[in-house]
Amino acid sequence: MIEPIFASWKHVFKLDPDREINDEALDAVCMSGTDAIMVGGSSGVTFDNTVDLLSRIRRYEVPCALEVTSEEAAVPGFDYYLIPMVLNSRDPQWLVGRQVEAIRQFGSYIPWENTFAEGYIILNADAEAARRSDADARLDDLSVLAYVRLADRLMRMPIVYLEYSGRFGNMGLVRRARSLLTQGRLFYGGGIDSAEKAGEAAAAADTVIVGNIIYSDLAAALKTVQAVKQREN
Ligand SMILES: CC(C)=CCC/C(C)=C/CC/C(C)=C/CC/C(C)=C/CC/C(C)=C/CC/C(C)=C/CC/C(C)=C/COP(=O)(O)OP(=O)(O)O
Ligand SMILES: O=P(O)(O)OC[C@@H](O)CO
Ligand SMILES: [Mg+2]
Repeated sequence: MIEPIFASWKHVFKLDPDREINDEALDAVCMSGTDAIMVGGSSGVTFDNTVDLLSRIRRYEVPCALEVTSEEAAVPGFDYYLIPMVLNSRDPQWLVGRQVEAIRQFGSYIPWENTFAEGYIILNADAEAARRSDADARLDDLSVLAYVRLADRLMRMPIVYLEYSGRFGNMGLVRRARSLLTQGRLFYGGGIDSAEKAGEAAAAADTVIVGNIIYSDLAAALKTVQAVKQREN
């Protein structure tokens, strides 16, 4: 089997179409040396604000993936499509329900060879994504690791995403999760706001996602790229 391109991604910036970013900041993000830009957000993502952001990112060579969080915002023209499936949601609509509706709707327009499932395990109960998807985020470590094995061993998911959006997570747990994976790649995101935290996360996960800090401290966000790339894990 050919390895998917994201197997080489160590650092990814996540840009939210619902938030403002000026041209200078976008230039810095796209030219930072990050491996990819992921476009997505848990609320306020529309067709128009997604097209707008994509067209601005397309001035650069950096690969660009859409994390599809609503059917209305499934915009053509991205390099990759990542489909969140919230494994620890209490409501099956966020595990498979909305995805089935979207597959019915888009049918043969879905570029399957560039479309991948993300097995989300949301671990910050205060995150907007946890509220929206009704995630059971207060899991003990053994349960988290059981979800990781479920995603990797039973479901053969290509991406297992430990999501702490807005809060820096437990790197010991992230490291243990990664050590269990046999075929999937461990994505970690949440609360990375310095080179130091980026380095710690890079030592624990396969791929590190940096989001909110782009909007509050761009200089700190940019420093995370080198911190991740320097780290051998
Ligand atoms: C040609 C063409 C039209 C191409 C597109 C075809 C295509 C690939 C269609 C998509 C098919 C498909 C199966 C789509 C699924 C649609 C869908 C509704 C999926 C459900 C997504 C989901 C589970 C959402 C719940 C919320 C969640 C888990 C979001 C994940 C992302 C996330 C955590 C973002 C962080 O958000 P942020 O706003 O930054 O949060 P903070 O406030 O905490 O910072
Ligand atoms: O925004 P932050 O907290 O950096 O989290 C990144 C990403 O995992 C959000 O989906
Ligand atoms: Mg965010």
